[in-house]
Amino acid sequence: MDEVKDTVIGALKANLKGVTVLTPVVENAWTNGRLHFPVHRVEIARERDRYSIQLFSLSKLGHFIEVPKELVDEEHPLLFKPYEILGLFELGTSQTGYKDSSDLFKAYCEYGCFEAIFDKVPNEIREGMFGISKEIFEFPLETKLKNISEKPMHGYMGMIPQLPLYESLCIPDLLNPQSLETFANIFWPHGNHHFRNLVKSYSNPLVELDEMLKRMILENLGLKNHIDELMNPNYFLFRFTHYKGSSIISGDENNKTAGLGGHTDGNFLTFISQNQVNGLQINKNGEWIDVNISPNSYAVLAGDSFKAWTNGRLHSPLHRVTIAGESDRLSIQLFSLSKPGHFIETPKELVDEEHPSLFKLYEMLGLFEFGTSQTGYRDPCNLLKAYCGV
Ligand SMILES: O=C(O)CCC(=O)C(=O)O
Ligand SMILES: [Fe+2]
Repeated sequence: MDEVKDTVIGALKANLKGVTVLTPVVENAWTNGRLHFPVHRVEIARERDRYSIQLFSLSKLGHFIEVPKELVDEEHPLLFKPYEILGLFELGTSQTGYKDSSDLFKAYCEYGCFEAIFDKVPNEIREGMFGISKEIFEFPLETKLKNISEKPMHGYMGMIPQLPLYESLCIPDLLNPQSLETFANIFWPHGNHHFRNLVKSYSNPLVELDEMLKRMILENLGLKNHIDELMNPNYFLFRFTHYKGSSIISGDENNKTAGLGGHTDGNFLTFISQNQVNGLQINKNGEWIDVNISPNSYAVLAGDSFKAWTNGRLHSPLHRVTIAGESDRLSIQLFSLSKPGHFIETPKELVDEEHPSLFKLYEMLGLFEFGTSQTGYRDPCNLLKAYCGV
């Protein structure tokens, strides 16, 4: 049974250093993950009873599900060990199988971060994204500087004396087609369909994952009825980030160079993927933990605004990037925010005598602005409290 537990889909695993892994989409084991079995549920919204009939095709008791060897090769390593369907059913109805979403929630409260194994973004799309990201950063600085915005954190960031390896470009308001077009035109003045399609194919499934996680978090807080408050003002920033590797930087553990200093994100959720060069670290109780993001996974971090909205229930982890070696690191971030002009306000259900209100009402862009100001810059680890702490 323990073996099944390790491999079964939908179950959560605490990986080595406490960062938890979530597989939100149930994969089909026999095809070695090629087919998807979607997570689904039934909601009853009317007074009328609902009857439904299901026909399930299974395999006989005692028969083991085993991936055909033709579906396993270097590019497709074996994902699931042989198991009996009844074993999987048993796990599904056990404590372990049932509590996955509350485990995920607990990890958000404690670590504020997961590694999400999520293969709804096909490998070739991810690879295409990193290919095009490399291309973009090879453009001359004067081209990249055209990615400007009057809003904080909405444009090019780089040429920062304290962070000489770091450079990042931003597509603001990702779901607005005009915004994607404007970004593409900086680099390809005659347009680039391939680029636009790549970005959409990469980000659409993550936008869905963002909603799924928010629903799950609200469910665990007993606040399902507040979902519109989170979803209606939804607004995304998309960043391509480049950390320059250098032969001067040795791979020695003690000689890592700051790629990006310690900070918390100001938004709700951040989805990070990388070319296979590690560097992201999460701080837990003063200790820096390496986050190794694999080719089909994303580090999903909770940001300060989720912490504020939940009146401190969720944790927004301090994180940084260190670079150790010659290889350039490319990472991609999808940040979920709320629209400019929308105020973050904790639902009253989360405030009581035991949980007094921790944060004043604020607008996310105000928090971003504060983060880029002199005062905010001096203490980037305590922005939320300094900006709107009660
Ligand atoms: O590059 C990364 O892995 C993380 C970047 C990051 O933390 C940020 O842009 O806020
Ligand atoms: Fe960050």
